[in-house]
Amino acid sequence: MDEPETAVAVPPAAHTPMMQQYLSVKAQHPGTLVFYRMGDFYELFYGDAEKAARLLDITLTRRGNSAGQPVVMAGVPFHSVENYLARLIKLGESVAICEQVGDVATSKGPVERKVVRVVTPGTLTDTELLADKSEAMLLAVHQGSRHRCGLAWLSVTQGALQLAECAGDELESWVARIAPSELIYSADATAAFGQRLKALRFSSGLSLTERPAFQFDAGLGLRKLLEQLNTATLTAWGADELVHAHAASAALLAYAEHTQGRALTHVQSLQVQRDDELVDLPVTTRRNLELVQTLRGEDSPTLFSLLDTCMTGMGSRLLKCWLLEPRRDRTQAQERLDAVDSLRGGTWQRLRAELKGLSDVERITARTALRQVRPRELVGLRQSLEKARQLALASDGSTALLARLQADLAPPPCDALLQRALMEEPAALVRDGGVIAAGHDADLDELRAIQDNADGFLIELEQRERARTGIANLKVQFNRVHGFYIEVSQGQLDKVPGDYRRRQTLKNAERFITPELKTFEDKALSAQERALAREKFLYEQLLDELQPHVPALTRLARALASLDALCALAERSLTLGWCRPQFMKEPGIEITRGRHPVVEARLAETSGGSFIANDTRLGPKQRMQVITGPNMGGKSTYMRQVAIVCLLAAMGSYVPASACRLGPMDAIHTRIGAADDLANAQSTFMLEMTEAAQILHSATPQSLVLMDEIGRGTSTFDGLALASGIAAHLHDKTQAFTLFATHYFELTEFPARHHAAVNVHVSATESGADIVFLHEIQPGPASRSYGIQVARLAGMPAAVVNHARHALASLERQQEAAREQVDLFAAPPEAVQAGPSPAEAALAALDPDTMSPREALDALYVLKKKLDPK
Ligand SMILES: Nc1ncnc2c1ncn2[C@@H]1O[C@H](COP(=O)(O)OP(=O)(O)OP(=O)(O)O)[C@@H](O)[C@H]1O
Repeated sequence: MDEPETAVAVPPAAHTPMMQQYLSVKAQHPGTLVFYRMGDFYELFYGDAEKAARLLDITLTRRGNSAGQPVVMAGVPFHSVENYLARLIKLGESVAICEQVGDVATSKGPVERKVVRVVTPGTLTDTELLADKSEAMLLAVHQGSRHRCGLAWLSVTQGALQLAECAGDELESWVARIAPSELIYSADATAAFGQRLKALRFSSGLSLTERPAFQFDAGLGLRKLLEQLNTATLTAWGADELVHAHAASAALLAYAEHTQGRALTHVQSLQVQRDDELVDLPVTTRRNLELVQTLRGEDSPTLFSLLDTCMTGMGSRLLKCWLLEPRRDRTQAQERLDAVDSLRGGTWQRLRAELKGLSDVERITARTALRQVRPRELVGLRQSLEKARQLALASDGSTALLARLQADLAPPPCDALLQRALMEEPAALVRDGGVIAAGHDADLDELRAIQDNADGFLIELEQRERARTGIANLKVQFNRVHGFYIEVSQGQLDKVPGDYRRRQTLKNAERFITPELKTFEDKALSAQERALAREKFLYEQLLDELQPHVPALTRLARALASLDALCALAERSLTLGWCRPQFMKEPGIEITRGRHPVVEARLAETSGGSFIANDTRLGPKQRMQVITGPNMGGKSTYMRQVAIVCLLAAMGSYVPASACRLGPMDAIHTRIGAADDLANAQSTFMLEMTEAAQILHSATPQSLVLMDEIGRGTSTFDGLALASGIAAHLHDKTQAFTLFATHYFELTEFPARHHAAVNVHVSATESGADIVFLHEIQPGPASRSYGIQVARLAGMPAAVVNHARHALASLERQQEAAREQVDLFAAPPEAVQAGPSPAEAALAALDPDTMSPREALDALYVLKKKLDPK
């Protein structure tokens, strides 16, 4: 997209009429590859052709001449266009599809063509181009005044518009959470802002599209929003004041409409997201907890892959959204938990049986609104409506949420229409015909009857002509090129009557046409053409009739997806033996026999033994655990499992524990060892400190913080000193619930000086020279470190292990001898001198003018004593 396009440096008038048409289309779509329809191909020209040839590995040719130069072109066959589109979109390109819309037969000059839609990474609607389980999000960002940013985003196939405003420096974390496929921004954004967006593209692979500045207009945005939602004010959504977001919406909607080539009538819901409404899950947390991607970037095994047993793509997409956007307020989670509770009673199995095989009603509905829906998708929709009816009967509505879903499951009355209008198994595309059912339209039935009767007529004609001419092997046939004909073999040509007209000569036969056959041909062929045109018309009419049902279908889709996600949660909770979490008002995390669900599943799969459950108790009096123990002991697993339990509860899921009570939570922060971020040229240590600093700035007493081996990336003293400083800050200032795993033994002294911190350790025992991990969290610090035993387990050569043992022994002796009592946790001097010292206070109280020399001397002694009481 950033590449300059090859300009065609000749006056347009010098081009052939067709190239003039092409160039005028191209001029309206700079930065976009134009697929220009010519017969059975989409052709690309000039710079576009060169780029496509490179990206798609297709042949570049030069054909004909326009404006005195050969036309450089490359083409892809129309029937496999999806495949090429998918590849280009993956590479972040956008494509304008320019179709022939005029009548080939009647047009003088090149047939009229029009861009019918623009396919871009963030506005995909084609089922073939979209992953089942993820959305393509389009995000518009407006750089507002006073370091504010306006955000508006939307998945075209979902039809839900979302708005937010954030501080300028929070933009990156918002973008990471929204995870758009494409981001649009204004052409007049500052250079620095542009750079930040480019950095985002680099780190998350989103595609960036610059749009004209005038489209980011707040007034226009507000008007468009009101129009879209068909309302007079945005007060109900609390979105009246969000002017920067209004500006972003203007650009967002204009761009989405531009790509779809029409208004987005199905976008009728709005949601305003405020950063204090969701449990904050920074990018690092999502990565470290392996929520939707493993640390290696794979889709499984992750928490989501374990959780997602949904029967439909819609269900999976919604479940992912629940997982990544849990709310701080627990009402929603509580409702979901009530629903899961009720479904666990047994209904989940019946409901899932109905959900199985359901079409993607959400996407089909959006494509219906955009008039892009295919006949087979509508047949899928019809079947799904029937299933929805069954689902409504099977679901019990026993909780508030289930009752709401049950009401939304009632399908809109369009299934009779679909049933009547469409064939049971229609052709894939309307243009091929064979889509509209018999009996739906009298005109179409009549035109089809002409075609159907053709077979009978041809047999009858063949018999008649054989009798008339006495040619026993005479055949009446049809082919696409020559139409209808009568074929007579060479040996019989002398019997051919005078009214036969020659059509074609073959090696062994001649083909003829008669006036009667010609009349029939005209009628049959025109009937076929007219039938096709009629089917197209009827299909468009069907789409018109479906439009009023779009809002109800959207609600239905949402209800189906919710039910699917809830059933998956119910199934998981039963299969994996999870419990219902309780929410409490007081701050705290109380988990009894908690497990890490993904590690547990992996152990079960590989028969690597059973998972050892562990308890966690954190509350106002005990906010921090300092966790020690050998490598491989299970520290990281334990810390992550606590975060995962909290997150699952916040989304409204049962949790892997035998009991669980949780207080309010506003964020989960994690700082866990990561690989060097080479792409951003940051060293491991720099990254570690940056992440830690961010946590110290943003965590609150209601946050959960996981710190895994902080300070490891630098020299022992630096690292230890930093680790102790960070621990003290988290304990004294931030007061967040903190799990602090460390290899620095010195830090086990921390709890002695900090009332809300305790030592715990993962247990291990020695069996001969080997170490056995027990994976149990026990009170108190680890008694010793087992680094050398772990190295031995890892297959380190015996000589190295022996060497290390000796070196360790002498290091320990040395340290004992030279151990100087360093007070790691002593508060820094500034903190001590928060007010005047006693000596200073006494000095300030003296009035030298009123004192005798004797009194002055006494005062001096008192002052001296205050400075040094001994
Ligand atoms: N509670 C548990 N029950 C059973 N196995 C466990 C448990 N916890 C951890 N393990 C096993 O031990 C392995 C190592 O755990 P983990 O990575 O948490 O150790 P660690 O103490 O953080 O190690 P290091 O200090 O080297 O990072 C896990 O991959 C898992 O197979």
